[in-house]
Amino acid sequence: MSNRAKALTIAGSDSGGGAGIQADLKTFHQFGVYGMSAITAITAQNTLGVSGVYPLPTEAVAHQIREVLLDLGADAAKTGMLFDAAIIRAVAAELDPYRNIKLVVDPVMIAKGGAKLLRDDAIEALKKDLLPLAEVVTPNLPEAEVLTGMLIRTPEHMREGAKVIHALGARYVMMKGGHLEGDEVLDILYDGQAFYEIAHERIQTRHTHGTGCTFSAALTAELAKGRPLVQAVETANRFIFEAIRTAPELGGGHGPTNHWAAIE
Ligand SMILES: Nc1ncnc2c1ncn2[C@@H]1O[C@H](COP(=O)(O)OP(=O)(O)OP(=O)(O)O)[C@@H](O)[C@H]1O
Ligand SMILES: Cc1ncc(COP(=O)(O)O)c(N)n1
Repeated sequence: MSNRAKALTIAGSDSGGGAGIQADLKTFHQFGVYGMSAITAITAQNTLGVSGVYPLPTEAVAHQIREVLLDLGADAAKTGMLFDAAIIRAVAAELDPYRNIKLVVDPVMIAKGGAKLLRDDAIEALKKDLLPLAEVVTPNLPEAEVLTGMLIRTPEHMREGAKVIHALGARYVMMKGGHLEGDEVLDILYDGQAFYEIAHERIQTRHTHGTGCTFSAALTAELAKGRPLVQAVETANRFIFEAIRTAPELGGGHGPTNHWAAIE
């Protein structure tokens, strides 16, 4: 047990279990990684949408991270829903001394149904305080638009946007193309010099709740195990494809993906 990889998720709780902390911990477990959590907010939600957001006090978030890292430590960490600027600054301050922990920043902003999971005035803190600490940032297209102020709707836009986001300080930018138009999904990884692209068919389904969380948790788990970044992205990509393809079809809206999906 002592050499099992460990990962920490700093995110919101999704009562429906498809996204947020719940998706992250289930995914860590599926990857054989010991999972730990710091909860930023409690949401009341199901597959039909988010109906309540109850943020925790900033100090409660900082305190959870501090206790975990002082004692258990982590090989990798990820952030999801952070809700406001004060929480972002506190998370950055707690993680700052631990530069050896590989950090995945999933810049969660808006839930599928439109509920705000990050306040507008927190974008600057995300860019200034958190992205410089990130090994990799994983925006979807709407999030990339907010981070860059650019219109990002095509693969060419994605490459241009990745350059702008890279300049904010993350070592790698993983642009997720789930929101692209058309039958193909294209994800683009940028390391500041070269683009690495993964294309695959689009699965026709409404069960895509938590795809971003589950993908970034899989990536975090692979980084915790010490995998090189490109390899970790490839494995996480295959996992989310399989998780969407075999979604358990729960609830009356956007159901969760299959967190028991096969790896590889
Ligand atoms: N319909 C789909 N078919 C195949 N792969 C998909 C589909 N939708 C998303 N993906 C994959 O899932 C991952 C997450 O992409 P997406 O752009 O949906 O993230 P997201 O918008 O942050 O997720 P969320 O919907 O949870 O907010 C990407 O690797 C993407 O390629
Ligand atoms: C607590 C929490 N974190 C993240 C998401 C985003 O997931 P999605 O965009 O799939 O709704 C969510 N709905 N809830």
